[in-house]
Amino acid sequence: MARGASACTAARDGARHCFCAELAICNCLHIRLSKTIVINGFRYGVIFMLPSRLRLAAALLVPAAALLLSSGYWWSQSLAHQKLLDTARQAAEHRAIQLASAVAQQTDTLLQMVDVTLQTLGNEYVDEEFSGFLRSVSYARASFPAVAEMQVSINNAQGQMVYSSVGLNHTISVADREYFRFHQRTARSGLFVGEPLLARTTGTWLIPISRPMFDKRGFAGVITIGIAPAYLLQRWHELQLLPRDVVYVIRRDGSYLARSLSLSQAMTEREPDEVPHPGRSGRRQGLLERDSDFDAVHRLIGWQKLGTGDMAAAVGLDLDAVMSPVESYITQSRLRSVAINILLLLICVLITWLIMRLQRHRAMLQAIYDVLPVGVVVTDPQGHIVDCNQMSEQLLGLERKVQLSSDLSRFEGRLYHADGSRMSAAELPGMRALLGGELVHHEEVGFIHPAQKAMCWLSISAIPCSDAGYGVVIAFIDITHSRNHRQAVEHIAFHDALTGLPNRRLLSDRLNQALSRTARQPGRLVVCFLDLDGFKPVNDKHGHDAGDALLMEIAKRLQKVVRTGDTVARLGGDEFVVVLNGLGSAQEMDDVLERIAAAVATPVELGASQTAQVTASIGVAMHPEDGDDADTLLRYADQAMYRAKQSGQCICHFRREGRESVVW
Ligand SMILES: Nc1nc2c(ncn2[C@@H]2O[C@H](COP(=O)(O)OP(=O)(O)OP(=O)(O)O)[C@@H](O)[C@H]2O)c(=O)[nH]1
Repeated sequence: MARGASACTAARDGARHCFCAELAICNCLHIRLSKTIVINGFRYGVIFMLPSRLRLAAALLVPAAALLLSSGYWWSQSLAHQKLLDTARQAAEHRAIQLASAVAQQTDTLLQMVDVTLQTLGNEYVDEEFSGFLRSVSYARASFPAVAEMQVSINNAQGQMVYSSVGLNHTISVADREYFRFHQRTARSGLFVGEPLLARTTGTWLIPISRPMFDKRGFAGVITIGIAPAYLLQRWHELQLLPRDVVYVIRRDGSYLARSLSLSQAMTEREPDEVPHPGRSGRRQGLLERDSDFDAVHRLIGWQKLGTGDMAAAVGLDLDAVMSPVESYITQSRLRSVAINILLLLICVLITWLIMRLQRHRAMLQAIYDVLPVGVVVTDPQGHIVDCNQMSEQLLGLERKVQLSSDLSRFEGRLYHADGSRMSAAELPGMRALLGGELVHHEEVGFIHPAQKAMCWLSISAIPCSDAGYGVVIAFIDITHSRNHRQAVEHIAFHDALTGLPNRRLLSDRLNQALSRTARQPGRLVVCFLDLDGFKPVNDKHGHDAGDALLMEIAKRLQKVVRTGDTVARLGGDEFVVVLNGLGSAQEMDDVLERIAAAVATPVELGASQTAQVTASIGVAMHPEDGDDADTLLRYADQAMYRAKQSGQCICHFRREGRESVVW
């Protein structure tokens, strides 16, 4: 715009001013176009070529794709989360069974050790000295830690206590105890692990592990080792369980031998038969999931039968504690996903908004592009036309598809410079901007319109835009009318309206040009000042129009009698000036002056068989003798003419004082 404005300021006359204002618009368009290309960054952006409904659909594709991606992401996330939960649960199941197997094995080992001790002590009690038996009991008790509260007792066939490692009391009978009745009624029974009971000797909870004794008469009583349940609990400490995980050993009838949590409650209660519990199952190993009756904790219970088959070791893992790290990870992951999705959504909304805004912007620019009375052509870096607007089709007389398959060299042979000389395609402003990086503003180029088959004049501006990946943007307007108008105005300003001859201003220019040429040309420059004699009577007698006709006829005659390079001008009224160039001799000059005088003196037909005759008084001044500038020569020629008219001579040469003659 600034460039356009400065161009306008530079223009000096009114006609040029209007013309430059038009070009300022053209220049402004250049800037906008180049910005559009850079900002949008879309080369032939297909999306912007679509109809508005399709453009909206295309813009909505972004959120639709985002929604699809988001759904896919959520789906894959939920699958991954489910897999995590499954894996965590499988790991918990595996661990519960493993731990249960370890506890079962540990308990089996303990029972085997107790069984061996029972058999040894039983045999020694029956077969050997009592003192040897007592030593063995001491030895056996020493092999258990204090927490086991290990005690040995022997009851005879009637259940009466006959020995106790913690104090003998003959009044104590175990005939009602489960383990005694089992051995009493089951011939040749083996090891028996009874329901924990409160020992009658110590008043503490003990697990009675017993074996029958036999003599020659048969059943001789029962030897029992009592182990405190706390001993089993101590051995389970190394299992590294969580606070609400539980370990227990349970019998087939649902009674607990030991339980790591709620022990005292477990000692007095048993699982009812209708509730699934590890002791009940016929299988050797398994899993259960249930809420505990003791503390209502939801647990996954892995269990394993002991070797005897009538007891099971179980490990219950707190499911909430096992799954909570995974669930917390999943919750965090979902929160992250929600945040990412919201961010994605916002980005999509922003992108969609930007696309739609760009579409509107582009549509508006496209409308301007097409509605402006300015032709626009865009080329690639090789000069191939890649875009053009509707006005360019009209101004260049080429359809869009034709232009898009052409390059700038297509216009070769149709171009002209402002002075009318031929212009090659390489000199075209667009080509210069493309090849030389030159900014061209408002250059007049003549163009032979292919459809109109006539010369039209274009004002072309070109701006290189390689930064945007293009070659050049060329904008042009039709200035044929304004150029013709300007030339007409110029003609009026420099020519006489009646005769078409140069006026005083143009005469002055021509005379100055001729003077500047005299140094390079041989011969003299002669200025002839003519004033008609007897012209007024023609006007008076025949009328003003007849006078005009006579003036025009004389103007024609004067042009005919001089050479092409000479100038014939009318200063006004009946005054003419003839500038003769390169006269080589006085004779030559006299010949021309005579021809001039004769041309004027020849009668002029004024129509209706009327004629008029005038003569001319001619004053002559010469360069370099009479002066070196136009004003001086004209003044002296005028003075000479005045003398001629006064003296009645036809021709009078200016004679400066002291100069007698001109030496040729
Ligand atoms: N028809 C016509 N007459 C003009 C034009 N311009 C000036 N005149 C007239 O030309 C006449 C010139 O007057 P003069 O110079 O006295 O004419 P003249 O009869 O030749 O007398 P001298 O020049 O003194 O010898 C005037 O009557 C003007 O009105 C013109 O464009 N057309």
